[in-house]
Amino acid sequence: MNVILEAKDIVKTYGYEDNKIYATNHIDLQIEEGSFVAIVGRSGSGKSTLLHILAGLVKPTKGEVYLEGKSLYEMNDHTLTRFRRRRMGFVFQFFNLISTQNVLENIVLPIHLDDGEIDDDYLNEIINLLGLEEKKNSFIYELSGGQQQRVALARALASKPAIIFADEPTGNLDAKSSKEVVDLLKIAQRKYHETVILVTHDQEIASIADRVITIEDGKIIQDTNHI
Ligand SMILES: Nc1ncnc2c1ncn2[C@@H]1O[C@H](COP(=O)(O)OP(=O)(O)OP(=O)(O)O)[C@@H](O)[C@H]1O
Repeated sequence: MNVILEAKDIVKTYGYEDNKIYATNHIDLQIEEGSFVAIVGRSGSGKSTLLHILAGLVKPTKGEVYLEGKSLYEMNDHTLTRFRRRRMGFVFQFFNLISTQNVLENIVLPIHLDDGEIDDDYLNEIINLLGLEEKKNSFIYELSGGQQQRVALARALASKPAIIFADEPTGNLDAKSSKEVVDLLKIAQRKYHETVILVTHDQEIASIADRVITIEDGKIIQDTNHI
């Protein structure tokens, strides 16, 4: 299997001297293409910091991240933003959708921002897959939380990214919608050979991953394969 994402000696500190915190403390990590990886750990253990560093959103104090062999933090901001739009999809706890736009506009936004071409057949396929065909023209505020997260997932998939980063994507959903969203992430992995990295504090959600990485005090304390 190919390694799609590699993190080398990732350190992120906040504060100075006596107040210095190691949010990530010398983390090395390799993620295989097409795998579904859960990052788990207690509140404050460093999960979100690690995910944001892997996704090019927070620059580490030390270390480097390579996606498809390209070093994220050697890129300038403009290049990194474009690379992120093209090669990464994001699903966050608070959906991050634009409420004054309809479902379809939200889904294609990253492609528009990148002046990319829309593959209509593929777009319709994911809209159907995510059960959004009847909601295409609805505004975001007209949707339930579960539906909003399905829009976020459609948006993440629309640009056919190399990898999807999901940070507590079920944190704001009830049990039924949570299961739906996690099942859909799993389907995205299988059907489109997506690599998925999911941060969660919920062990049950983590149990559907192929690999579970446990973080404590900014360090990997366990790394278990489930396949
Ligand atoms: N912007 C920041 N400024 C200062 N400290 C921060 C910042 N972001 C995170 N931290 C600290 O870094 C540590 C790791 O935080 P992080 O949010 O990564 O943990 P987490 O495991 O994702 O927690 P949670 O499950 O509660 O979201 C914590 O001690 C946190 O207080």
